[in-house]
Amino acid sequence: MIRLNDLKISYRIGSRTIDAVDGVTLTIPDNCVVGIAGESGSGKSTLMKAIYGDIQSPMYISRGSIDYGLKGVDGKPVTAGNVRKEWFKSISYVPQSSMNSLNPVIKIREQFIDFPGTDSNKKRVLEKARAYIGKLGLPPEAMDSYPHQLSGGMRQRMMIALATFFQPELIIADEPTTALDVVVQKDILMLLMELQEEMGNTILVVSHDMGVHYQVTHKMLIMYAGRVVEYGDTDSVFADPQHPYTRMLIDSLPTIGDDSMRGVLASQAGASGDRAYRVEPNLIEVKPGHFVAQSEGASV
Ligand SMILES: Nc1ncnc2c1ncn2[C@@H]1O[C@H](COP(=O)(O)OP(=O)(O)OP(=O)(O)O)[C@@H](O)[C@H]1O
Repeated sequence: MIRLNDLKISYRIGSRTIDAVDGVTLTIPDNCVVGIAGESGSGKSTLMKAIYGDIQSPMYISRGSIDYGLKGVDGKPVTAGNVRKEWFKSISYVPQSSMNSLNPVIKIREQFIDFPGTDSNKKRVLEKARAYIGKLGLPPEAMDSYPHQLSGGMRQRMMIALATFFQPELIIADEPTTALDVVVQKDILMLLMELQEEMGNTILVVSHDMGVHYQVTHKMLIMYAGRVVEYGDTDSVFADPQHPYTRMLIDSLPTIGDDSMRGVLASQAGASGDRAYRVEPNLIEVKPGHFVAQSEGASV
């Protein structure tokens, strides 16, 4: 179980400070797929990076803390201080574009053994990795390729293979399929979800696509202007959205037989239309496990 305690994450640009995430407090249970949606710039990626422990200037945690509730490979608790040592082993990240994460100048197989602790058993790790990528629908020879020799879909599949190979307890996927065509997108998401079911771990998945959230997530976290406006079981959030911004996201989903494709722009770009909300950081539990922030809606 991961607990975020009044987390505030900022960027310092010269004398200016941007509070990208402001006062997020929530608990993420184990063995669960949590979808994160929200308009562009609402702080989703910043929050994901902070949880992953990828905190680099100008970004910093200005308040609050993260309790990972995880044990590292050495059996010691994972903390904000040592989380980087746990990358790939206990916590991993599937980025939007695998091209930025797979090292372009080394062959894929080297990327599977480029971890502390695999020095002594490289051969065995490679054998296992070859078998593993096969299970994920990749040919064994892909291991001997450079990233640019694989198609975009194969690279993203490879990234998922790398991110799941050590069976981490937490996987963060930040818009893992946006760069891919629709059919490959679906395959990749299904793969991620099958692996989650098998491993029983937790996946946090950022997506602008509410249809994806509806299909694959157990819980939904809706962000707006650096704050969480709604958090709860996906069924409950979709059946009974409490916050006007959540309602707008859900209403913008095209329904079958709806020719007008109402608000597709909003569902895909996360645009908030002509409304702006002032959101309080505290969440109120409106139903068991379904939380909403108090906020005032105002026309821009
Ligand atoms: N490196 C950076 N330096 C300065 N400000 C940043 C940086 N990265 C993000 N921000 C700011 O932090 C805020 C949140 O950005 P973030 O990328 O987390 O939003 P997001 O919800 O993931 O957006 P998107 O859906 O467009 O990816 C925005 O105001 C953004 O401009």
